[in-house]
Amino acid sequence: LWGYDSDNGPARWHENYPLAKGDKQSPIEINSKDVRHDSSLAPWHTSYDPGAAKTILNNGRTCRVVFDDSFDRSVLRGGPLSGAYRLRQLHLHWGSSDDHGSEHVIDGVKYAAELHMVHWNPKHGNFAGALKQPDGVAVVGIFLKVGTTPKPEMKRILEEIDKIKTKGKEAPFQHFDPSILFPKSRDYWTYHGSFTTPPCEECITWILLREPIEVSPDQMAKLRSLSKNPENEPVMPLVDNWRPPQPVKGRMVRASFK
Ligand SMILES: NS(=O)(=O)c1ccc(O)c(NC(=O)NCCCCO)c1
Ligand SMILES: [Zn+2]
Repeated sequence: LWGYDSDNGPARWHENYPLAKGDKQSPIEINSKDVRHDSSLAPWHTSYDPGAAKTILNNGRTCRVVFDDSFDRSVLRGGPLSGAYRLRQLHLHWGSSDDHGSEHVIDGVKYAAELHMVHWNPKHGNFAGALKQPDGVAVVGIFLKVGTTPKPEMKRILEEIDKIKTKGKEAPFQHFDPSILFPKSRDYWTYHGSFTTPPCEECITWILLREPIEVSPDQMAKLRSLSKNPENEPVMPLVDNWRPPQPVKGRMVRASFK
């Protein structure tokens, strides 16, 4: 099945997932010169219930935290969105070294990792229904850079890594409010795009935070210690699970800031 290796990676996804060659694909490279400041863009807000966090898992392609999205319990509002979008899961993409790993690239800068908080629009009934709508899903993207003053909140996710070392491992992950991961600034870019993994549906309003958060070198090492394989198979480091930037095809990228 699809993955990030040469025989099943991003360049070949379109063979089984035709949407991958669409004209609203993600990620993209953001060039500040092509971005348009939109003063009508509202600030975005979240109200997350820490009790909605359920489990953390290694699905062989990423490390994912899953939340209870059976009602409007943890929601994202505002920004380019209309209505409240329910938080469903968060996951990360990262590289084999600190100089790359993010999916979106900002003025040529690749970050060490990129965290995605995935929300869906309940007006479409359920997540599967939301995938078929242009306003179905909203993902908040946060860039991670390696530094010396790591965010203590990242610790919580990375402490659990030891319990989900191999593919298929899942552990309880409760009492966690992901809004503690947000940087100080609420500045963001927004554009319309897709899932960065197959089937690559073009149903995502991307909200990318301008200010990266810091993680420590050993926190990155911990992330890279995850294995793509199940426990009874050879360790295959789960790294470089990022899709490269896709053609912008004339799309407008708006900034909430000047
Ligand atoms: N990167 S994204 O556009 O924010 C994104 C948001 C929500 C998703 O569900 C996926 N896809 C996903 O998690 N696939 C990996 C394992 C699937 C099990 O085989 C990607
Ligand atoms: Zn993602």
